Amino acid sequence: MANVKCNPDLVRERAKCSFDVNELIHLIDGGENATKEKRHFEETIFSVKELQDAVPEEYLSHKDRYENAVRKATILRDVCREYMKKYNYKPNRFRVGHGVFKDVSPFLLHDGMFVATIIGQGTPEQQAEWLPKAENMQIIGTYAQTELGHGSFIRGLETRATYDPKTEEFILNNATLSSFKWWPGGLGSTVNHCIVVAQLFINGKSYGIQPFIVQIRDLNTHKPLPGVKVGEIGPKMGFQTANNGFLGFENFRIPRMNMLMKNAQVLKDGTFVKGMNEKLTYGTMVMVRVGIVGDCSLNTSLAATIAVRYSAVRHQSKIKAKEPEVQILDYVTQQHKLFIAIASSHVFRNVYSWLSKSYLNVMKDLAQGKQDHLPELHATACCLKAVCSRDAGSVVEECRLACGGHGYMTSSNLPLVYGFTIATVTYEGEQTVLLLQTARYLVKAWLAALQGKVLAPSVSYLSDWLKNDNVRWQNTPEGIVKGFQHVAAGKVKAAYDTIQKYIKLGKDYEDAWNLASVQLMKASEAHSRSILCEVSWGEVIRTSASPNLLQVLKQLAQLYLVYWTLETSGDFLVYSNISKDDIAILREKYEELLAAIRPNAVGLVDAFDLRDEILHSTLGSYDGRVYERLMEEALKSPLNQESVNASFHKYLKPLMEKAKL
Ligand SMILES: CCCCC/C=C\C/C=C\C/C=C\CCC(=O)SCCNC(=O)CCNC(=O)[C@H](O)C(C)(C)COP(=O)(O)OP(=O)(O)OC[C@H]1O[C@@H](n2cnc3c(N)ncnc32)[C@H](O)[C@@H]1OP(=O)(O)O
Ligand SMILES: Cc1cc2nc3c(=O)[nH]c(=O)nc-3n(C[C@H](O)[C@H](O)[C@H](O)COP(=O)(O)OP(=O)(O)OC[C@H]3O[C@@H](n4cnc5c(N)ncnc54)[C@H](O)[C@@H]3O)c2cc1C
Repeated sequence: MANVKCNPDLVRERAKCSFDVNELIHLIDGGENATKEKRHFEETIFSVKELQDAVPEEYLSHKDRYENAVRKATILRDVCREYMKKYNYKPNRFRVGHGVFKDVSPFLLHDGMFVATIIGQGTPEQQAEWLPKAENMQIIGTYAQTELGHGSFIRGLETRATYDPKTEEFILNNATLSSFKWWPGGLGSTVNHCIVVAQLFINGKSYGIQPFIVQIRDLNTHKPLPGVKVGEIGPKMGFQTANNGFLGFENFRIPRMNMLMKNAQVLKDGTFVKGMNEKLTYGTMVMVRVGIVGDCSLNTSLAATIAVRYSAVRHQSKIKAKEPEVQILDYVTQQHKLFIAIASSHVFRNVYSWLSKSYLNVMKDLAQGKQDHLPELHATACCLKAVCSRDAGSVVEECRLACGGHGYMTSSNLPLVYGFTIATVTYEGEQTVLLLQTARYLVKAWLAALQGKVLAPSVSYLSDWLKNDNVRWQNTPEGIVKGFQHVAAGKVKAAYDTIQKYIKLGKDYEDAWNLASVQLMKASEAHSRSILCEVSWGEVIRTSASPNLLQVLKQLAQLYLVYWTLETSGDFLVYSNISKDDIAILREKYEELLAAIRPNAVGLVDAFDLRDEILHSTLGSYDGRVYERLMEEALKSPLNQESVNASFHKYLKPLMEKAKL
């Protein structure tokens, strides 16, 4: 990229960067070798001509766009397969996927959830049967859980799997419209198999929801099998190429062994054998929630790169009347909008890495029959997924708005990035629903703290606070982290007390919970923020890097801490010993941090190492040829391929002529 002829503002920005951009790239990637491998892989993918679109896909019809996405998905699969064989390298398909599809792959659910569920929910025999076929794409699948009537409350799913011991089969039925599966990616026209999550019935008795692997289309003709009604749900706000679909069954039979039986089992005679913990059936969702935190980091870095580079190139208005128009990046308000995006991406990445380790540890424990840490993992993954996805959505939108009118152009790619980022707030567990799951855990932890029990590490601050809630405020990163814990503890206590108050007034527990649920949700958010602050600050101070880079990383991590303290200063005034003077000091600190980060802003986004082919943005390309690219892309509009459009003769001219009469 170094030889590209760049916009002079970007050249100047890069020259004043105080740290080694390559060092940060390697740190993010996990080492110099990892960067080399990543770049070689991406070079290979983006040099495949057939993966490049001649016409921007936004000009295609819904159907053509889908077909083009499937075409590219199959080529990408082949190229990746060859690459993996040749280099023994497991590539990050999600990252290049943004480049290849701009939106999302119709195979997203195959990779993200179908294969993962076979691994997580299948017995060794079931894995041996389906995993090789799924991994080499002999079968293509999705994860079909959500229905028209139920997404959040999965115990309420209506699809039925009734066991017939005579034939040793399950009979699948969707008797009501609300029971139709609705949303699964790839279901519309791509997949031939599904994990169907359905209510198990044996001898008229319900045994809760279980996962079944079901073939829904003929492997040769791709026609829906008899008894299967399947189709696509139509255009959405984003995810246009994900091919989300609907599905219903009528007396559709599948063999007994198609129930994934790693946890619970149905024996030949219809005996139901309970698993170690029925919530293990929800395992794929926990895994994907963890993954989404990592995805939030990538999505945020895409938007930050586009908006920061554009802000370095764009000049508008003046700070001083007699001086030239300034780069908009010099406006402190612009820095306020953008630097939190850079900082958030690093925070999400560090927290993702921490959460993934916890996830893997719990999986190891579960394999040995130990489930003590599962509730903590579930609670942590729920609130982090909810808060990171919501933050990522807000930050991406702020980056888009920070690009003014041009941020509204599809060719900036910011609307598309916003579309797939904001979807993460809803899918894999709607944010409020997940925050309330964490709140259940927090309330239990609070009760345990009141009883003097030892708490799990992520909530041990509740006991500390109970012992001493009168800690002197300190304007240091460690002091701020403590402050976030005080806010979280104070909110958990307040929510708990509110529940107790309603119970004393005669409400039953569930009604009291609902009445206190705004507070519970906020307590859960505060808990999540305290984890984000504690973990990210802890990761940064443990990072081994050159002094120059470490200084910048600390500035970003502090910016995140101070930004969120100021954003939620009302909470700090209520729940901690912060004073108005401390807030004034933090405001000053915030301004200092913005000024300190300013010279490194372009270097910092360069260090996300996102190729132009992944960014897909007229505003964010490495060379900063913003206006040239905007014009080049505009000229690709089909309306610009003719000097006079037929609508002139058909409608406009008659209209004008009528007006003359
Ligand atoms: C790998 C890289 C990935 C990168 C990421 C990028 C892309 C990802 C790829 C694909 C994603 C694309 C599209 C998304 C696809 C989907 O959206 S699939 C559908 C997802 N659906 C949901 O997430 C549904 C959300 N709802 C639920 O999870 C549950 O209904 C609920 C809200 C958790 C409630 O369940 P319920 O059975 O009613 O439980 P209840 O509230 O009664 O709680 C009972 C106890 O169970 C505990 N618990 C609940 N869930 C879990 C769990 N997963 N694990 C462990 N424990 C759990 C809960 O804490 C309660 O415990 P108590 O001790 O009783 O308090
Ligand atoms: C882009 C996209 C892709 C998806 N892909 C898939 C897929 O591949 N497979 C699949 O199975 N599903 C998929 N889904 C579905 C997704 O998982 C659900 O939409 C999601 O879990 C939310 O459920 P819901 O739509 O029923 O929302 P609802 O639960 O109806 O939410 C509506 C409102 O009700 C509130 N609410 C609901 N329950 C409670 C409660 N207990 N307490 C307080 N408030 C509550 C919510 O907070 C929200 O404000 C996808 C969705 C999207 C948007």
